[in-house]
Amino acid sequence: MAKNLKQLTTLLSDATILGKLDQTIEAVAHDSRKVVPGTLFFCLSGVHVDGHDFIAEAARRGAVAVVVERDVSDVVDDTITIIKVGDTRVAMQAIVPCFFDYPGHKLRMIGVTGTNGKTTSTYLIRDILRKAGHKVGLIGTIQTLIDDKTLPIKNTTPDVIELQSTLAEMVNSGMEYVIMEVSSHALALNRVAGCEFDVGIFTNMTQDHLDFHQTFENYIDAKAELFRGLNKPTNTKQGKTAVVNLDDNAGAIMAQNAACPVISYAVNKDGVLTANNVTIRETGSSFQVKGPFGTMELSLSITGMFNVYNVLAAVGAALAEGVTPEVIKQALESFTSVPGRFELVQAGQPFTVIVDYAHTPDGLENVLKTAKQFAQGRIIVVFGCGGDRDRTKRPIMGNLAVQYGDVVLATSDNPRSEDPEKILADVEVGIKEALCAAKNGKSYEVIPDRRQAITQAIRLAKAHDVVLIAGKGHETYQILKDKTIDFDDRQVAREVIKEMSDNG
Ligand SMILES: CC(=O)N[C@H]1[C@@H](OP(=O)(O)OP(=O)(O)OC[C@H]2O[C@@H](n3ccc(=O)[nH]c3=O)[C@H](O)[C@@H]2O)O[C@H](CO)[C@@H](O)[C@@H]1O[C@H](C)C(=O)N[C@@H](C)C(=O)N[C@H](CCC(=O)O)C(=O)O
Ligand SMILES: Nc1ncnc2c1ncn2[C@@H]1O[C@H](COP(=O)(O)OP(=O)(O)OP(=O)(O)O)[C@@H](O)[C@H]1O
Ligand SMILES: N[C@H](CCC[C@H](N)C(=O)O)C(=O)O
Ligand SMILES: [Mg+2]
Repeated sequence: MAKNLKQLTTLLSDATILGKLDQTIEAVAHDSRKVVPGTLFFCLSGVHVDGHDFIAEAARRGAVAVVVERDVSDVVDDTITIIKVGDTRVAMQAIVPCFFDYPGHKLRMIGVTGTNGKTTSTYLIRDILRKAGHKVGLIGTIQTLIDDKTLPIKNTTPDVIELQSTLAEMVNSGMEYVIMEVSSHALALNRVAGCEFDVGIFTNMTQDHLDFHQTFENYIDAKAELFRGLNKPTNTKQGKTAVVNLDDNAGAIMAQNAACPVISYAVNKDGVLTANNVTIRETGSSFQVKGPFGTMELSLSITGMFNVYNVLAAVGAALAEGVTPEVIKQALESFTSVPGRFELVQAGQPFTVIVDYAHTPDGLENVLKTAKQFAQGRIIVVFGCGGDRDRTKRPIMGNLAVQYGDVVLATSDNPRSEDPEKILADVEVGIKEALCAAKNGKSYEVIPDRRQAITQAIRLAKAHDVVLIAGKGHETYQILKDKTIDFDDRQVAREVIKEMSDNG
């Protein structure tokens, strides 16, 4: 991937250069801790720290050139080339895809955006495309997959350097497709610079991330960027499709932003794809999908009305890419589950335990509604809200837990830098409000320690009850102020059930 620095700087329109240009760049980095000899280091001013403060460290590790927004000649000696620009993020977004030889132009790229359902839809599409014989990569919340090889991931959508290097690895490994979650943060911060999406999917739009976007309008507009990108004059590939959920009000906005063919889907309205005769069970669902191909009868291992929408999105993407309805049906019917999404914990107990990643009001409401559809006993909900994230969703989630649950156990979910008790106080506002409006027989407890909360839920559960442990899904950690500890809801639930049955 080595490139000549002079060639890379031709991509910048506003650069002032001090130092040698005719040299080879072996690597790119914006994190000084990742600098190796021959690196071009981008100094980004961040939310927490300013990358310009790490120039000396980058130089010590072997950076040969730095891209900066301010004068740093007093910090570096004249062996390091200084490239001064107006905005280092914009410079990084221009240079990095070129450094990696534009891998996003060599893969067919399917991007999924929306508040909920991104991870689930990407997994469904991956299985369909693989069944159709394609080599597929995936990037999202749980992990990166290159065929069957897994790589760890920090963000749902990685920053431009990690993303472009991963895409380049996918190209080198012979992948034809990448299916990726495109978060609103990634769109707003243009982490997807250099990606050319061929299919853009919109799942839904409900409250989340207002800490970052400030207003719902900004949040919608960030998501719409994925669809605007489908018809850029600079695009290099043919055949773009937008797949949008018309039951969501923002679906029409996404479709308007995409000047390309649209495959709409809906359950409550007319769409190119619709679902009918839906039956929801604890361990699966069945329904018909109607589309231009006729009717497809599906009997699936995944459940919940929300998953009917995820399936419609996946069918839309697969049709856009020319997969036959027969292959789509086969793949969907052999699809088992996504880790931590409505995952049943079965350890011999006489009640149902579900671990789910619902961490937004809409996600929590959907999963509770689904549990209510088949629960024969009470619903016991264990949930919390993340620290350093949208605070306004906390009382709403507290309220919903009481509306749909019988016993509510509010607990911690990655408090991060915040005081767990304060987060829970925000949640409790909504719990109390809903309790006032509720009939009777509902109760709640605030138990900050998540293991204790899960233990209490399992202690209270009787035969036929449903225990829903929401918020962390596949996560195997709890992020506290000063450290991250191992924590897996599924494992903890299994351990507690075993302890209780061992103790009679
Ligand atoms: C708001 C946001 O997206 N922040 C991201 C941003 O952080 P930042 O601007 O605060 O960076 P910073 O930590 O202040 O550091 C500034 C610069 O100094 C550099 N640095 C820092 C330390 C050092 O020793 N040396 C050094 O060079 C950093 O590499 C960086 O270039 O840049 C960092 C590096 O790329 C990201 O890790 C960080 O994401 C944080 C971890 C995050 O949690 N983001 C969440 C909110 C997020 O993006 N979530 C979405 C949402 C998914 C969904 O839909 O639910 C996602 O896509 O994951
Ligand atoms: N289509 C959907 N509509 C509403 N809720 C959904 C939908 N699909 C899944 N959910 C709920 O949201 C949770 C998260 O689902 P999933 O991981 O697929 O979403 P995501 O968009 O990838 O989330 P994240 O923003 O964290 O990456 C699930 O555990 C489920 O409770
Ligand atoms: N992608 C989401 C995940 C939230 C998961 C929940 N467990 C939390 O930590 O709030 C976010 O970063 O907001
Ligand atoms: Mg996800």
